Amino acid sequence: MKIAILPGDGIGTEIVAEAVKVLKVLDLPFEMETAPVGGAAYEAAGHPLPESTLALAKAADAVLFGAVGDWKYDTLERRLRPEQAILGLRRELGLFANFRPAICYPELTHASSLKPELVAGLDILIIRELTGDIYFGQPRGRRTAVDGHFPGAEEAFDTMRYSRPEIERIAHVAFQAARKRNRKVTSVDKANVLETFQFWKDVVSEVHAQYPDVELEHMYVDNAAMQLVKAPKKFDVVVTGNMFGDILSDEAAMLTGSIGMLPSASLNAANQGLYEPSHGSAPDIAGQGIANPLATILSAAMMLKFSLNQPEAAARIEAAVQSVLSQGLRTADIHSEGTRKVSTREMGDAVVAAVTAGTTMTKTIKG
Ligand SMILES: NC(=O)c1ccc[n+]([C@@H]2O[C@H](COP(=O)([O-])OP(=O)(O)OC[C@H]3O[C@@H](n4cnc5c(N)ncnc54)[C@H](O)[C@@H]3O)[C@@H](O)[C@H]2O)c1
Ligand SMILES: CC(C)[C@H](C(=O)O)[C@@H](O)C(=O)O
Ligand SMILES: [Mg+2]
Repeated sequence: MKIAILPGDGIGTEIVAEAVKVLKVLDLPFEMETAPVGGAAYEAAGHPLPESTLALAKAADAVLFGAVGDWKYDTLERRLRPEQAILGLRRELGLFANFRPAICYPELTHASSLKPELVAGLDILIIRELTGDIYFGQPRGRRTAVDGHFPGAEEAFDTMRYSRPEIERIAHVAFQAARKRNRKVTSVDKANVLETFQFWKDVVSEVHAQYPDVELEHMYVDNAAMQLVKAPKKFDVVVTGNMFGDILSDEAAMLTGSIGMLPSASLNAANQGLYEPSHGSAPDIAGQGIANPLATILSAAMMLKFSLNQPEAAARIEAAVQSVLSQGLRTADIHSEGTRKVSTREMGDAVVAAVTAGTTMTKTIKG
């Protein structure tokens, strides 16, 4: 088995180094090969997703990805910006199903942005469609407006679109995940305004007919954003489009204590996957050794479970994360009085030690 390791930019290199350390200590029969991506690849090879990196990702059984981006690339033409690398990987590998589990560990209820009682026991799964929507819809560009409020003015446009098969397959993923959890799916849309999301709602309802044992509710995205901070435990599986999923998952991250706690898995139809934390390259803290590596380490656990058929190894990592938290170790983003502030590397070392020692699992990512 082969894992492509793509650290990327900013804190990407720091957090992936810790996840690689954890993977190595498991002593499993896979090899890891590292390649540049994002701004690092642009600097080295003139393109954020060089052909050799893409070829490695395609040939690998799974990809472990850090993060890409830096403000210094904002003036580059769009196709050369670091973010195009992750969008290109998602498109080229057909990674349409993005799982972003938001779990509030018992030790972190006080680190959450919400009151502890609202998040104690929180365990929701956001399933974000990842290869469609306004992110990938064509046409897009700039032109002279022929109508609207300012005809003749320069304007920019993107296209929001979803086809029936795209909605059907992500709906199946959501209902099947719900069956492994609490049998409830909330489909988030903006059907009151957008044709694309009226269609989304209709198709999700049709697919639901095949899952009578799963409860389906529809919710507008603005209300969903509110309910997430009002009563997040009412959700089980949330399924939504690419852009709404991007926004809602960052919001959900803060219920768990920090975006540094939110892992993700992006899968294609063949169960090949790319695993990455849900956050970005955090240029504001890059190079300081203070980033939280746990989202990346938990993403590596998801990789072992979903793509590499190593559920026991995944459980060992999840248990180790729980263990370091109960030991009171915290990176700066989740630190509070009475806990011990540690660096990125110290946190990685502690997870390695806990994996080696072996601990009992109490919390696992389901679905
Ligand atoms: N998949 C990806 O590679 C990905 C995802 C999101 C953003 N980005 C890119 O990252 C760059 C920065 O974007 P941004 O600042 O909007 O989002 P970001 O997620 O990088 O950072 C947002 C905030 O969260 C903090 N943060 C993020 N990860 C953290 C961690 N592991 N530990 C502690 N704190 C953490 C940062 O310090 C920052 O204050 C941009 O170029 C953006 O396009 C890339
Ligand atoms: C970097 C960017 C393209 C990406 C997205 O918008 O999907 C990021 O925000 C994410 O959540 O993975
Ligand atoms: Mg995002």
